[in-house]
Amino acid sequence: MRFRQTLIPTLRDDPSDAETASHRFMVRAGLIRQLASGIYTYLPLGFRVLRNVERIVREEMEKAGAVELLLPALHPAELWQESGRWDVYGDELMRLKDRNDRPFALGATHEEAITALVRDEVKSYKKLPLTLYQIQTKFRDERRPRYGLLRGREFIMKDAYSFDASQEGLDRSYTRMYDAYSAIFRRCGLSFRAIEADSGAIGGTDTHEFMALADIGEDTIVHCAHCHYAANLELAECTDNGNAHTDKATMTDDESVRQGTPSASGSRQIVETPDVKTIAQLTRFLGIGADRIVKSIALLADGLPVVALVRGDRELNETKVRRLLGATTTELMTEQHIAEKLGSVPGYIGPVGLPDHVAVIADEEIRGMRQVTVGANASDRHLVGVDPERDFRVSHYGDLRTASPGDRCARCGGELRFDKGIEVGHVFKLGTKYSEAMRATYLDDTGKSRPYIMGCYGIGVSRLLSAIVEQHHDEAGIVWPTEITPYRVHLIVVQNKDPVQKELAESLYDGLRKTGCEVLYDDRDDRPGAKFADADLLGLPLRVTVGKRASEGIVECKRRNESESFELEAERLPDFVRNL
Ligand SMILES: O=C(C[C@@H]1CCCCN1)Cn1cnc2cc(Cl)c(F)cc2c1=O
Ligand SMILES: [Mg+2]
Repeated sequence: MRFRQTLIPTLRDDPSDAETASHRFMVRAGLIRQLASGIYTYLPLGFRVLRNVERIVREEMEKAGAVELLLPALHPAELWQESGRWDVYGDELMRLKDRNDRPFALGATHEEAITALVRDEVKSYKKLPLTLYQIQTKFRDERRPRYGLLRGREFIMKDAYSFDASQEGLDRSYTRMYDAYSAIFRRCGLSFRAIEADSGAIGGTDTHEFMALADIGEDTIVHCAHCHYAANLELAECTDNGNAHTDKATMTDDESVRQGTPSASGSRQIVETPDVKTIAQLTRFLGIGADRIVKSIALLADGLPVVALVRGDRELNETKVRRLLGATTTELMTEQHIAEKLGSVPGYIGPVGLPDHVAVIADEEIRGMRQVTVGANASDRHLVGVDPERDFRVSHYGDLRTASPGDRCARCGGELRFDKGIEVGHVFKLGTKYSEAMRATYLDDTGKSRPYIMGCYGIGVSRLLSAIVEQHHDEAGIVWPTEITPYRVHLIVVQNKDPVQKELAESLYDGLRKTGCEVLYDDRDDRPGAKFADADLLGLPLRVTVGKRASEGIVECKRRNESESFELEAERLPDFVRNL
């Protein structure tokens, strides 16, 4: 492809709204341009990379036995009403009316559409298992689109859906997709981890996220240095790290006297703590460690009042609260809720003396604690010398805290490591959640009608481009992995006006293309320096320069991921490139 013929509007300076390397370089290298917030054009170079990624996805989906189709992006509201999700998703689901004022949604995902199709077309167990997939534009009206293609409002997803007649069948479909994802991300040159994840509103049982390792990633990956345990921080398991507080052994009498609390078996007392609301203030005011305090967080779980307890130096994990209670949503109580439902005051909430209809749940670490300090459910007051089992009831104990550095692996006791990641894939075992909701059934071998057992599997294809650039760039620009680079060779002629250089460059361009090599030929009249800078920015694997030694039939070559260049006889180039 000749530079003059295509459209690669490179920029010398960083765009002001780009906060991450991939966003900066993808705009500067002329791969994407923003049409509106979270909505992007793929320019010719960006589109070639997109098609290369899609080619890899299709090849691996094919190997995994999945069949490609294309579902509509425009869904009648009735479909989403059938599954009950029309009202579950709020502003994020983009909705519109057609000319007859009938409500539609722009597809944010396609469980409903695919289940309706299979319900109509697949009636017998003989047609199962079946895994269908598409590569389709999705629409989600994100509150804060950011980082270019990383979080867009219109984006490209490969979404696959498997239909099985048994749990074992789903396990097989899931494993095949899981393995296909590993192959896809490996071929895209990504360093990634598959981690245990939370299935969120979509429901289902097992689910794994595929995380591309990147410091700007929004997710935190917890993984063990010794065993294979790896999970999203939102549900990574915690243990008591073998150092559970068994207070009888730790609190000496003189220590308890100093802290103004009665000795180990003392009764609780109210302490005036004027305007002491946070854990930090409380530790200073009482001169005690945060691990001697029990923090009470007031929540509404599916609208019901809950007070969750964690040690003062821990963070409550709301995903774990939802899982413990089997709740779909949790939200922090407002000051008004705290007054009305708990009869308490923000900053002074505690588990002692709460109304009976309030469920109190506690992290496992609370179980062994004694003589702790808690809010007194009254302004400017705390209770000291409180014993969990003696002074308040806990309806459920569970692993409710967020893992933190220094915690040990819940599986093997090894050291936990924390990394940031970009979610590029997510696979779910859905079970019958959608097929039951939409009465999508097949007749089994006894003639009995049963709901399909489903799985769903997503890859953020457009997001993948950004994740790859995040992992493959240097200070000068992008460094494309060979399987997805938009072109293989970046051919530069130093002096366009020099007939010898021009002639050799033209013949090389033709020669390379004849061997099927994809060449981007910079035949512009620009200064050599500008051409070299663009070559670094665009990141093609091999730069070939036709310059002053053209008269001797010699060209200069340089790999993008190497600093040294080397010389080569021009006629050997086609062979050399073939073996790149
Ligand atoms: O998309 C999934 C699950 C899987 C992921 C793999 C491919 C198939 N879907 C989860 N999810 C996320 N955000 C959403 C946003 C909106 Cl506005 C919506 F209406 C629905 C969803 C939604 O369902
Ligand atoms: Mg996810």
